[in-house]
Amino acid sequence: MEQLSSMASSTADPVRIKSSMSSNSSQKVRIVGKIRGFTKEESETLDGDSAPWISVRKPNEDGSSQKVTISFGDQSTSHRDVYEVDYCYEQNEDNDKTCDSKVFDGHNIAIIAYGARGSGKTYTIQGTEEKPGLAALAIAEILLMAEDTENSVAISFYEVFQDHVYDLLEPTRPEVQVLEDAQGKIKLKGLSKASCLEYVKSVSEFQKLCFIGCSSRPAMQKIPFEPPRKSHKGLIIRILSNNEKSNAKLLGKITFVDLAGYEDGRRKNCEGFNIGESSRVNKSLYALLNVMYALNANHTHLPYRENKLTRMLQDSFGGTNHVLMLTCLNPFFCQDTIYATGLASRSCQGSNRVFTNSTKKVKGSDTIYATGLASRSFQGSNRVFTNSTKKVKGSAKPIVLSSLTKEKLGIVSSTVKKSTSSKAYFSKKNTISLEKGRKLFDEGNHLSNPEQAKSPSNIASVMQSRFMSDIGSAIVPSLREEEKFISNACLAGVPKTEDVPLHSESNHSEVTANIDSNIKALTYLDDGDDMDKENKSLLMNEAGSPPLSARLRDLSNDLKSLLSLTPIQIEIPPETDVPYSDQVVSADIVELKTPVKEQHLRVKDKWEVANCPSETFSARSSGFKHSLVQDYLSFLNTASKEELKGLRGIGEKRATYILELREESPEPFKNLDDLKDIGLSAKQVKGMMKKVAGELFN
Ligand SMILES: Nc1ncnc2c1ncn2[C@@H]1O[C@H](COP(=O)(O)OP(=O)(O)OP(=O)(O)O)[C@@H](O)[C@H]1O
Repeated sequence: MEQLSSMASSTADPVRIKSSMSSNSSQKVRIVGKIRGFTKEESETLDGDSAPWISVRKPNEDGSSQKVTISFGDQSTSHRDVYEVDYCYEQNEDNDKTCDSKVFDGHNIAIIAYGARGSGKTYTIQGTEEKPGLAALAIAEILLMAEDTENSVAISFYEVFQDHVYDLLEPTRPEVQVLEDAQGKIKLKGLSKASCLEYVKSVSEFQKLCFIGCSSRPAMQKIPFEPPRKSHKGLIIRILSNNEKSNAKLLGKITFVDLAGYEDGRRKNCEGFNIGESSRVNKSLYALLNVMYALNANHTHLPYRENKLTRMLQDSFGGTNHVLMLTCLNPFFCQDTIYATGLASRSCQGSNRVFTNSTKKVKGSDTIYATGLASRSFQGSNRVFTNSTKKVKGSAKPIVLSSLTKEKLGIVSSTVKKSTSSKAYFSKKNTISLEKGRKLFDEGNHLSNPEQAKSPSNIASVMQSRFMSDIGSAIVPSLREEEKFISNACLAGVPKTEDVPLHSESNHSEVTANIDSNIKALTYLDDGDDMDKENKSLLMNEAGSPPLSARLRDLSNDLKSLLSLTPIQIEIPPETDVPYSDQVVSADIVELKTPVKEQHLRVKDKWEVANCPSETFSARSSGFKHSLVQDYLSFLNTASKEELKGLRGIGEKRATYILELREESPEPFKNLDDLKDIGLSAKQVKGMMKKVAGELFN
């Protein structure tokens, strides 16, 4: 086992993160990594000498770094991406050592398992019969406590599939309505609550009820087997307790969420997965991460409304509630794990990080998507990148239309449509209540009342003492700072609990920040593809991609200038044994004999080594063709919907679909074959290119 755990080793290597945020006591969402253990089969086939794929660097004892960092790939490579998280569990740390739960007096907690497919999310939340997951461990504790107290415990179990919510405790799986009452509280209409004492008398019954779909509930026994589908699953455990002192009813709630796996939609599509399903899942994951980011960055706007999942979890976020996001990591190379970690890390802390971006050099990984996605998600925070490659810049373009807004709001990816909606307002009242909520949480550290916390009649207190002493330290068992966090979190709820009314779920407020000015950046001209309009739109958005026609004109000019060149003007480098890639072009030589247009040519370029005009011409023409195709692809990867719609062969439907694909992957089109995803064959595109090129010479 020693050998196995070394596959995902902890290391104290110096990494390329230049500064890290100190732990923030007001942080609402903890982002914690968890490296999946090996399955039996994997253990058997493992090569003991394999280098670890995941490397975890713990905080320095000297206090110079307080964050945990995760990196992937060849650890001997000096350039690799590093992702900050609050903590990371090693592969050999099992569920019982991993995590706790805590129910506060009238406070909510959410434990969310997130990660790529097969990264161990279900194992972490649900577990197996032999190794119960976190939800089962929590229920075991709760059942024990419920025996001693008169508190009532109820569970609900739901599934979010394709933006619809279904009740999993009912055999007919009725749809649940996510509604908001006049006070802005979320109501899950139609979601059943099963009394734990009545239906769940043991952990195994609980597992059967929730995860296998049968139980002593007569109705549940009739549920036919359903194949698993790509959905999020949530378990809500509600605990209603009496506070003896105030005689108030306190409702605590733990929510466990087993998220659907994050995966790159475009790639999976190629492998026969349903892209629509993947796309919806990813959208909801982005929405969730955006909320977490906004919470940790103390944004006034918390974008719950973006997605059904975030709306459902709204009452577990914000105020004095706490969220633990367990980012599950595949122990073997998995590109989606890199993406997922990048996104989670971004949500970890809001701002002010300086990264050296060297993804390009991460060995053995397809870094393009990772860099793109990670850099895209880093945009919202005030991070400074060094060594930003062309790819990084390019990958940021798809969301450049709304990048100003996103930068402000720290958004991973969202539809432009949203941004055009609301006229901004900022409610002072809401701000105050938000601030009050935060203050309450911060002050909780000092106001704790141990007596009250130990009140035997209060299940929350019992939970607190039990969980805290047993598995309670588990959000981060081995890290002092984390223990402090948990204890602060628990105690934060104690002082004023007598005032907490039933259903005092949180003081979450949705405040819309003023984004009006930024929305202007999203405004595009109406249909029409004439150059003037395009160029105007380009001016409106300096960071945007140049209009295709402008690029085509440049290329056409290049080609025309080539036609006007005389053969003797082309400099042919002397023959040499040194490979082209190693040669350095001397600007001096080129300048003497080559026309200005040629100065930027690299030795590698075919036409420069051509030894006759016709070869030069054909080399240059194919270069032109290639360049045209690249521009076309880059246009598809970056243009606005209006621009896309105006492009030959695209139209409204394809434009919408392209935008959807771009939400999945920052650069969905890398070659003509990729256009199959939008129903265009390479032949069709080449035909279009021909027409475009032809028109230029008319
Ligand atoms: N800590 C662990 N030790 C041993 N095996 C594990 C561990 N975690 C997960 N596994 C195994 O790895 C496989 C994948 O785990 P799991 O189904 O939990 O992943 P997942 O992230 O939920 O996948 P999906 O996204 O497809 O739902 C399962 O066979 C599971 O039993």
